[in-house]
Amino acid sequence: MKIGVLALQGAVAEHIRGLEAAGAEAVAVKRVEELDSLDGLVIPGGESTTIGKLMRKYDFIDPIRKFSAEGKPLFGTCAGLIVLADRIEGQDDAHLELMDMTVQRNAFGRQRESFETDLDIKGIDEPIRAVFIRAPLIKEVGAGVDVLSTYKDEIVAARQNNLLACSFHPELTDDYRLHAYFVDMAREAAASRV
Ligand SMILES: NC(=O)CC[C@H](N)C(=O)O
Repeated sequence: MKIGVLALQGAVAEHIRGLEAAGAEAVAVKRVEELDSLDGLVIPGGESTTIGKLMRKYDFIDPIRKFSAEGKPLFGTCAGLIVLADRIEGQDDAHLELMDMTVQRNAFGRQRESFETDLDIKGIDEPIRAVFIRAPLIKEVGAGVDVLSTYKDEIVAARQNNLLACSFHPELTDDYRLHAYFVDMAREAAASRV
C-alpha cells in the first residue's frame, strides 16, 4: 500500500515513520497530482487553521473530497481530525466537511494542554498510549459514525466508513498499531476497487 501524508504543515516525518513501520510505502504529499497514486492519505496534527488555509491555497479541497468519494481512506490526527469534520464549534466554516461530526478545538483547556493516557480503542486488542497536545474533542457524531474510543466520556477516536480520526498523536509513540489499522483500511478499500 502506498500512503501519503499531507505535507503542508505539521507532524509529517513522524507519520511517515509510523506508516513504514506498519508495512506501507509512505510519501510526503505536497502537490495535488500526487494524490492519484495513493491508496490512502493521512492529514497530520499541526494547526488546523493553517492546514486549511494552505489546502485552499493549493487547491486540495475538491481533489481530497474526490479521493474520499472513491472510497480511499483518510486518517486525520489532531488538527487533521478538525480538518475532516463537517462542523467546528464556534466557527462558521469548516474545511473538508467529510465526516459527520462536530468538533471542539483546544478542548482540554490550559491546565491539561498536553498529557498522555492509555486508551482502549475498538478494533485494537490492548490499550494504546495516547499523546494529547492542545487536542480537539468530538462533541457529537452522526448516525453513520462509529465511536472507537472515549476519554472521560468524551469521544477521542471515530470512524465513518473510509474516514478515521483521532484527537491524539499516534505518530509520537513507537506503537504503530493505529497506523497498521489504517493501512488495513487502505488494503480493504483497494481490494474492493478491483
Ligand atoms: N496538536 C494539534 O494538532 C493541535 C491542534 C490545534 N490546537 C488546532 O486547533 O488546530
